[in-house]
Amino acid sequence: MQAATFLSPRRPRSRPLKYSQALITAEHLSLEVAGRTLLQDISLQLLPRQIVTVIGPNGAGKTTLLRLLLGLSRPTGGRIQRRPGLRLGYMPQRMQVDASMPMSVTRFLQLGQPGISRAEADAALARVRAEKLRDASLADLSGGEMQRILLARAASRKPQLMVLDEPTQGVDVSGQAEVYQLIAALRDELGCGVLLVSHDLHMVMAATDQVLCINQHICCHGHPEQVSRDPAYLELFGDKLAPYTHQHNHAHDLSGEVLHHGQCGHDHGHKQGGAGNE
Ligand SMILES: Nc1ncnc2c1ncn2[C@@H]1O[C@H](COP(=O)(O)OP(=O)(O)OP(=O)(O)O)[C@@H](O)[C@H]1O
Repeated sequence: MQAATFLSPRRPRSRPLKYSQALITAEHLSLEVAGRTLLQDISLQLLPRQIVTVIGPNGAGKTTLLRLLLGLSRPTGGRIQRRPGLRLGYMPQRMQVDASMPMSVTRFLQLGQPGISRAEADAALARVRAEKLRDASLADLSGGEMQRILLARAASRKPQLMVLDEPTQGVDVSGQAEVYQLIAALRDELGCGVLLVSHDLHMVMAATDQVLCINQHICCHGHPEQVSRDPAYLELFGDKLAPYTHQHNHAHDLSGEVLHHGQCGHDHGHKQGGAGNE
């Protein structure tokens, strides 16, 4: 299998890149908002059939990076090259559903994706082994079921690149490994590239080809085992044997946009355990 390429931040700007294979190439990306640097000098290349995981502490800019790569917001520096006509599937962070809003799973899969037939929605559900949920109400789904439906939605258009923002958020330990197996199976079936955000390198290790560890800038990158031993990774995450507390202080809508308090109507704080005990 071909290795995903990460471009060194110190790479000379003048040397041309090979764009032919890449789904997305980003060079020296930076983003400043109201004088605050959210991302700085991020370069990477995403290739077909590769699973690339972005890790980093809360507020590191993981979702912000995904949104730049998806074209949902624009960098203030650097440039992004997407393969022309690139088909993308995006799974935002776990959604909170208003229980007073009745909507079936099938209707949700069709929402904002005109042209998706009932048969295609059924096929998308079958891919994540959730056929039984086709007529269920969105508000009645468990956390794990909701993540499966969001995954089905991301895969429903047979994307060339799936971008998954914390796909196991709200899923219990036994369900998490299954979600990552599903992602790997989708990659094999669709032949797509996958870019995902995770808080737990050890959980995704088996299903990841490359890891990009960021904290506004790239701290380290490479194969999972290599990153897990990197001093920059260890400084951020320790040895990951200690329980890791994830206090997520903001929520996102379907496009990953940060929701301000009052827009989502729930408590954003939640906790996850560390590797092996999440
Ligand atoms: N449009 C915006 N305007 C101003 N600040 C923003 C905007 N979008 C994100 N931020 C801020 O940028 C920082 C990075 O947010 P982001 O959601 O990318 O972090 P993250 O690494 O995904 O965090 P988490 O692990 O908590 O999900 C946060 O402090 C966030 O509040």
